[in-house]
Amino acid sequence: MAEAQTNETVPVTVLTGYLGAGKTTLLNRILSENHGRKYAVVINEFGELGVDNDLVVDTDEEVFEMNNGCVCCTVRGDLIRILGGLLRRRGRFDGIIIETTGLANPAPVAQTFFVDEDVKAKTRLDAIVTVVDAKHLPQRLADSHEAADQIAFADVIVLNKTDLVTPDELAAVEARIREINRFATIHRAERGGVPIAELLDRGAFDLDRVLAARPDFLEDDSHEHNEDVSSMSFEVERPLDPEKFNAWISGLLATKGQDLLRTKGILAYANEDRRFAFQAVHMIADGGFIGPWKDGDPRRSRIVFIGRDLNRPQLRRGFESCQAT
Ligand SMILES: Nc1nc2c(ncn2[C@@H]2O[C@H](COP(=O)(O)OP(=O)(O)OP(=O)(O)O)[C@@H](O)[C@H]2O)c(=O)[nH]1
Repeated sequence: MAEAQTNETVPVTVLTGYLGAGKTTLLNRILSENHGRKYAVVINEFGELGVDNDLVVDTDEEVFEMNNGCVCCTVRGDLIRILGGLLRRRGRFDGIIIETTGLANPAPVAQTFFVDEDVKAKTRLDAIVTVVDAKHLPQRLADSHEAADQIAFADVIVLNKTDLVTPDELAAVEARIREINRFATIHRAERGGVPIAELLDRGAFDLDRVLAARPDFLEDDSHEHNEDVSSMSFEVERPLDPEKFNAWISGLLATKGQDLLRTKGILAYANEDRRFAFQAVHMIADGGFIGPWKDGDPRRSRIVFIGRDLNRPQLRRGFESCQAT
């Protein structure tokens, strides 16, 4: 039995979608749901200071983080190394999920499963699942090619955040998606609420179809990133005053929200034992307490901004001014 299991290839799901589309929300759903299967998770984060690890629910799943770079280019070697390590322990999980950064082009990630001999022999790319933000997609298609690439390569599309748009807007967004990708299955969703069976173990990735559309898929690994998007992160030592933080961040999002594609923070509030997770996509923000600080982890507040025309000294000063006196 164990022998039979180890001879099988491990299914890999690549979870992609633009910054803030809802990938981590969907991943948390997958990890929390009682489906009786176990997944190893690889997270690739765009930003200097990792916060995504804090935002992924605590499970006994194995979570690996790859920071500082995009999985589709600089850290591909890391991905191959992590996969190699996982595959040596392949009896311990039923599948692997890779969450890419919001700026990743899924094509080079998918290539990894066909060009690296070891990875190719032991895994099978099950599906590229792309999460789309129904509200912000029209803006994204206008200003960044990554969003279109992610849709073009998807086998399964989760059309997320349906609560933020009208039925007419939703129909229009779905029609735009269909213009880019005729084949993918589209699931409309709120907070990633799609039955897990529709996402994992689909056997949906079809190399022949990809090669028909992109004959150079296995050779070409050149791609460009939106150079004007950058990431800045800040950390402060003293606990934050929640009122000061709220006043500062609300003002910032109101004035700079157009340029702030994504904001994420893990915050240490004064007189509070739990971590506060703050998140925003443009002006739409939410937040809440997540579990307590882990033993040995320094109680420092961290915030990451991803966007255009970020003013480092101004952001640093603003964040520092939120510390409690
Ligand atoms: N209103 C609404 N908000 C949502 C929905 N899904 C996710 N969100 C919120 O959108 C924000 C981004 O969600 P994430 O799941 O972190 O998005 P992500 O794609 O992992 O983000 P990055 O990894 O930073 O690219 C969070 O504040 C979520 O709570 C939804 O269906 N409706």
